[in-house]
Order: sequence, then C-alpha cells, then structure tokens
Amino acid sequence: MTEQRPGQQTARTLPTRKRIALIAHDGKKDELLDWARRWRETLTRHQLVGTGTTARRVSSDLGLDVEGLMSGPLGGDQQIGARITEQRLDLLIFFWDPFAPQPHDPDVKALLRLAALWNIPVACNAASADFLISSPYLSEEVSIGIPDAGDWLAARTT
Ligand SMILES: O=C(CO)COP(=O)(O)O
Repeated sequence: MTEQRPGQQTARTLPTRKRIALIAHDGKKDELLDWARRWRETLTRHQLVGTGTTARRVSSDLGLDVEGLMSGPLGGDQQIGARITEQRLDLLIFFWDPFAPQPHDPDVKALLRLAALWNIPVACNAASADFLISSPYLSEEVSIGIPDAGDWLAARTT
C-alpha cells in the first residue's frame, strides 16, 4: 500500500511566550493540578488554554489565567486540535487516562494525531511534562519543522 505523505517540510517559529494547552481526564485531574502547582510560577509567564473542566479547575484551584474551551466530551479536544492545525498552539500537556475508556475516544486519538503531525511538543504524564516545562526552549524562540501544506495541496491531483 502506498501512503500519501507531505513531501516537504517548512519551518515554524514557536514564540518565547508559549501557548500551552492543559488537559486532563477525570482520573488524572488531581495529578495535573499537582503538576501545575509545582510549576505555577513558570506557567504564569505563558498563555494557557484548556478543555472546559480542566481549565476551570486550574483557574479556581491555582488562580492561573486559563482560557477555557468546551469540555472534552463536548468537543474540547477537537478545538485544541484545530488550534494546533492553525499553528496557534505551541505545547500540549495532556494527562490522558490509560485506565478509563472515554465516550470521546476518537477525539482523543485525533488530537494526539494532530500533535504528532504538526510536530508539537507533547507530554502525557508528569515526568515528561517536567522535562518539557524545564527545557531551555520554553523561554526561547524555537524553530520547528512542520509539513508544507502548500506543497501537499499542489501534489494532490485527485
Ligand atoms: O475529556 C477531556 C480530554 O479528552 C478533558 O475534558 P475536561 O477538561 O472538560 O474534563
């Protein structure tokens, strides 16, 4: 089977003030809140967005300014995915629950696919989130490679 893939990469610059998505499934919300509490000071220097319930908890428990989108089961994961596709998100912290099936599992998979496709740094657990948030890249402009959408369209003949 031949798979069609974008042939070219192009560059995208992540800004110094990162746009960071915070998302956690219910079984992982306390873990995410503990993590965000530890990194609260660092997180204040960036722009935060999250799915509805996660954003509300981070905002009310930690006093952080978080833009709340729709709750995950109501389409929030897809909204975050759209931001990734539009190059309006720079980092994804998503504590998904490996023990709990979700009614919106296809949305979760779609979000993780878009993050992989668009080369967004992703952390799915506290240890990897520690590595991401303590990276020197967090407070620098960083150039990343992304698929060249124009090249992809030009190559499509059907
Ligand atoms: O379900 C989620 C991610 O898949 C998270 O949604 P909430 O933040 O609304 O709980």
